[in-house]
Amino acid sequence: MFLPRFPQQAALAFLSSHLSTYFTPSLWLLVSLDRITNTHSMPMPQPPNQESKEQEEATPLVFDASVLRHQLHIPTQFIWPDEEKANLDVPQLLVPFIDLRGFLSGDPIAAMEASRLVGEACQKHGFFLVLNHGIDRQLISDAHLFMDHFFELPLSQKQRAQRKTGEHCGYASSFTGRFSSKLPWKETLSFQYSADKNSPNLVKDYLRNKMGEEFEQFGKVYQDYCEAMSNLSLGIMELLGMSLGVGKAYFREFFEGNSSIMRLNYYPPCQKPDLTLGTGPHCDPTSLTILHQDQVGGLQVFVDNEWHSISPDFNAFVVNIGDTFMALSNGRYKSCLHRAVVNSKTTRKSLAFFLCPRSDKVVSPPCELVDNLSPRLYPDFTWPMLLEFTQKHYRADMKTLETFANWLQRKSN
Ligand SMILES: C=C1C[C@]23C[C@@]1(O)CC[C@H]2[C@@]12CCC[C@@](C)(C(=O)O1)[C@H]2[C@@H]3C(=O)O
Ligand SMILES: O=C(O)CCC(=O)C(=O)O
Ligand SMILES: [Fe+2]
Repeated sequence: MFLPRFPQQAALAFLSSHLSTYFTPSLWLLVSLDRITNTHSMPMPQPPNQESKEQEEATPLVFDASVLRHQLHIPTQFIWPDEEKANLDVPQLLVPFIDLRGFLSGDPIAAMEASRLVGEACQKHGFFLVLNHGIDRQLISDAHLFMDHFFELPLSQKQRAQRKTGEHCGYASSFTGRFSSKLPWKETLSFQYSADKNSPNLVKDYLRNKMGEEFEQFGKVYQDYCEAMSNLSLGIMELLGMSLGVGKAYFREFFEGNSSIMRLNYYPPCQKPDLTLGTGPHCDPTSLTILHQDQVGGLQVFVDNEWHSISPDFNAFVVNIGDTFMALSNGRYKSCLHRAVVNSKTTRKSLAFFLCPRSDKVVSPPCELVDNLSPRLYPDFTWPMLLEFTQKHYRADMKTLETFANWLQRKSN
C-alpha cells in the first residue's frame, strides 16, 4: 500500500506503522486501510483504475514493506520498463575465488598468485570473491542479525535515522523522496565510517545518537564490522598495487585513513519480483566495494551483454572495483554494471562497505600507469566532488566518469 500524505491518509499511514506491531498479518489483510479510505467497503482485489493511478503518481510515497506485502498490485512507481525488467534465471558469472590465507600470513608466492588472479578478474569485469579473509564469522553473523532487528522495527522508529534530501547517509525506504519512477524494492541504512585515528567511534556514535541509548550494542557491531572491512580493503589494495606493477604500498597508503560508507541493504519479499528490482543497474562510484550477501541470492552483474548471477556463499565476500578505482588505475581495471533482483518468498539482506579515499586525497593515477600508449583518461578529482555529482545525477550506465569529467569541465568554465 502507498501512504500518500493527504491529511486523512497521513493519519492512516501513522496508524498503519504503529498498529502493525499489534496486528497479525491475517488481520491486516482484512483491515486493508487503503481500500477502506478509497472505497469505504471491504477489500475486493482489483486492478488499479486510472483515477487511483493518477493519484498514486501525484503524491509523495512512503515504502512500508510491512504494509506493501499485503497489496495485490504493486504501485506503478516500482514497475521497471520491459527492457530493464528482472530475469531471475540467469547464468552464473565465472568469478575467481581468491584464497587470502597465504597472502595474509605473509607468504610472498601466495601473494603473487592472489594478485595475478585479482588482476585478471579486474581487467575482465572487476568482480572477484575472497575466501579465508580472516574476518570473524561471529561478527558477520551479528552484522546480519542486527540488520533484522533494525529493519523489523516499525517505520516510525526507523525514521529516527531518516536520510535527508541531499544527504547520502541515514535510513531510506526505497528512494521515494528522490525519484518518482523505477524505484528500488528495498530499504537501506547507510552511515559514514572513518579510519582516521581522530574519529574512532564515528559509526557507534552516529547510530546511538540517531536511534537512542538502547542502540549502543547495535552501533558497536557496525563500528567493528567497518573496521574489519577497512583493514581487509587495505589488504586488497596491496594485491591491486602488485597486480598493476606499482608495488604493494602505493594504494594501501592512498587509502589509509579512508572515509568510507557502510550500507545495509534490506530487500523485503515482493509479490511481483519479475516487474521490480531491489537495486537498479548501476556502477559503484566509490573505490572498492566489499559485499556480504546472505544465503538468498539476488546479485547480478552485466558481462558480455548479458546478466549473470553471483551465488551467495557465507564464507566469501564479493569484491568489486568502483569508478574511483577505475580512474586510479587509468581505466585498466573495470567498474562494472550490476543490480540486485528480489524474490516473492524471502527477505534478502546484503552488507556493503564502500571504500572511499579521505576527502583531501586527489584521485590521480600513478605515473607508471600513464604513457603515450595509455594517456590520462580522466581528470584529477577528489571523492567529495564525485559524490556531489552522483547525488545530483542518477546514472544507470557505465559512463559515469566521462559524464562527470564533462560536468567538471563545465563547472570550471
Ligand atoms: C542509484 C545510486 C545511488 C548511489 C548513487 C547511484 O547513482 C549509484 C550507486 C549508489 C551509491 C552506492 C555507494 C554509496 C552512494 C552514496 C554512492 O556514492 O553511490 C550511493 C548512492 C546513493 O545512495 O545516493
Ligand atoms: O545487494 C546487492 O547484492 C547489491 C547492492 C549494491 O550493488 C549496492 O548497494 O551498491
Ligand atoms: Fe553496487
